[in-house]
Amino acid sequence: MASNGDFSFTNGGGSEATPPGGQVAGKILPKIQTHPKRENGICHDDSAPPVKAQTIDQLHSLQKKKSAPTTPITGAQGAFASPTLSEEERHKQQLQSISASLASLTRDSGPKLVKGDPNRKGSDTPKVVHHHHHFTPTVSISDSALKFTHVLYNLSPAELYEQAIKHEHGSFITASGALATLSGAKTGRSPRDKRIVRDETTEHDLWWGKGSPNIEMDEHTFLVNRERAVDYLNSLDKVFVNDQFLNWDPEHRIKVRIVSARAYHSLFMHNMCIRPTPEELEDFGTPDFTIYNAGQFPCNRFTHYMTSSTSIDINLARREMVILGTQYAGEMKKGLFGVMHYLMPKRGILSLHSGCNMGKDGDVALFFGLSGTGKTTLSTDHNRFLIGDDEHCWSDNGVSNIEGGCYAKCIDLSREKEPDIWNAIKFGTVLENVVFDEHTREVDYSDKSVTENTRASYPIEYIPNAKIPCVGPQPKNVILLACDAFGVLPPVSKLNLAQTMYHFISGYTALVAGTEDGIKEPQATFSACFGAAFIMLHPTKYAAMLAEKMQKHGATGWLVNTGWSGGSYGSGKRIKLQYTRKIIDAIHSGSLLEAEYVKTDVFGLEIPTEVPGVPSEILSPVNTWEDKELYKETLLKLAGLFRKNFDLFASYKIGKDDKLTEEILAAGPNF
Ligand SMILES: Nc1ncnc2c1ncn2[C@@H]1O[C@H](COP(=O)(O)OP(=O)(O)OP(=O)(O)O)[C@@H](O)[C@H]1O
Ligand SMILES: O=C([O-])CC(=O)C(=O)O
Ligand SMILES: [Ca+2]
Ligand SMILES: [Mn+2]
Repeated sequence: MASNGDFSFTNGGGSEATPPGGQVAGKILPKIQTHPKRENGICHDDSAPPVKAQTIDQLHSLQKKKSAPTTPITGAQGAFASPTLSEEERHKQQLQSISASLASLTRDSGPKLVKGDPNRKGSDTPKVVHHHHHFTPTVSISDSALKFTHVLYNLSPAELYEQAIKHEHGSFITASGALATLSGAKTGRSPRDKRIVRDETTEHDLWWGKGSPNIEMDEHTFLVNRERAVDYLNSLDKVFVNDQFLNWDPEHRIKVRIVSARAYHSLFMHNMCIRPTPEELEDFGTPDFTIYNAGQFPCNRFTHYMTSSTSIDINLARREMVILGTQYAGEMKKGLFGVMHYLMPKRGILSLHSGCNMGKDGDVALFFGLSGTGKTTLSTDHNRFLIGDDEHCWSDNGVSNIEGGCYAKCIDLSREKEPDIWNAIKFGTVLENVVFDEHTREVDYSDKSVTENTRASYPIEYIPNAKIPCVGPQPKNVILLACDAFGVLPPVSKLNLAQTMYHFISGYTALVAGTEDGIKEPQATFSACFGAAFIMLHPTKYAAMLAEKMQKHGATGWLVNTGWSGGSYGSGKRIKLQYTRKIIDAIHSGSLLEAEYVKTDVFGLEIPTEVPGVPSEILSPVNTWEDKELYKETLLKLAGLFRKNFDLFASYKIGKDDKLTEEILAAGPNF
């Protein structure tokens, strides 16, 4: 028996055992031929030539090749571009620009920036850039000025995946390749914590007071929060910086810089903003607008105006936005949208909370609607070109998407009903707050454990028939979507211009409040221009522009109820997506214009008697209600809510047209 000391794997346990091809006690055994020479002369040698590396580190260095040079050698223009600039010099200038963004406004120096990943040794020789104001400080240098902050600049999705998975809890790759993340305690926007600096300019330009989304703050408080965010970001080992564009209309493109602390935020904005080409990036220069996203860090409630630990602050004069106390990525997207709602109308361009697509013959449709009413679902249409799903500009050139990506709701997403969105959820897509199987990583889209507002953010080219560049000619149809949980609005009605304006200014939808069990009363929401949370000017300013453009280009308005039929929430049912799609098809094709119409009581809406593919009996809501009394009561209740809401706007003139203003006031419900 072998003792522990001379244990061996041989069956006999003794030294007489002979390993194959081995040598025992001086006796030489014949060598075993592993690759006998075949008769046909072919020798199957599977040994590859050896790698050209002496060490593991060298081997690893072979794996990655340097990205192609990103500076055009000639013909370049702009702040950074110069044919004589060395690559090193260009990098330095880029870092200097970022350093200026991240500089404290109170200290004379800092931060010290290094490009690259703090966790990656070797490869990058640190290029340190130190921000100096006007003089070099001699005393009062702070610890923050001594430390390094690494800048991860415009990383690729693959690099951001690695950062997220290595360093951010709750980041996983799903079975289809998307990056599943958690947005933290906040899983939706915080409109009550969004503030705009009120100064001499914005005091006059912006809409303040009752009904306005613009909650004021002063310049000083903004700077306090900005400093808090900048200090937080500079205290980290690394920050992510995205330099990107907004608006596909080249004449009105805006350069944005997003500084954030999470790979999730960087990938989200990579997807949502327009991605610059390497050449465009070299020419980037100074951004037109900068976001400081310090969402992991709360605001200080001792600071003036702060009513919670969340604060989203916009300073139009400084062209900056600060985020504290919320990691919900939609804040960045919609914060920039707010900025566009200020900048674009100043140039005579209408900014719109709408989806947009185009038919094969170039007919463009806009889809307005509040959150969850169907902008993304209905603009993503396999038979049409997608221009964008959420934010657009309408100018004399036509329409242009503001963004470079889509942000789809994914609660109850199904492959059958929304195949294009389903297939877009792949490598590169950010999946927020979804629940998945811990082993297979298959996502359960019906699971609301984290939130009902689960979302997918993907680049627009993930939709197969996206129209790139995302621009189109003048719109032909303006479709107003309302998800009417009261179930009294018709599935579709044709609107005249005054009615279109009335419903645009009202911005109605009714969703069901709360996600707890038990039947809840529908909750009417009125949000001017279908996006009161994002507009900056008085709603009548946008309305006047819309009326002018619709008139000029002969666009037709439609009201489509994507909500309930056959009763309110609880007794009725949501209109089948399949039917809504048929209705939308009939609008696009122009056939619905030719239909026969009847006018409804109270709202005075023109409803078609027939739509191909839709049961005719559902076209008039009263037909679908068993209890006709209850229908009438509910209809009047909703009409009352419309009237009460419109009081806010009753004393305003829409543009220069007195007649249109009167018509709009008369276009509301009559009862
Ligand atoms: N008849 C219907 N028409 C449209 N959408 C429907 C219908 N029935 C159910 N839905 C569902 O309603 C949701 C519509 O959400 P969608 O993402 O299109 O909203 P949105 O208007 O783009 O909102 P947001 O501005 O928040 O992105 C989808 O989940 C869709 O599947
Ligand atoms: O901004 C968001 O969080 C989602 C969205 O599109 C909206 O609410 O309109
Ligand atoms: Ca959407
Ligand atoms: Mn939206």
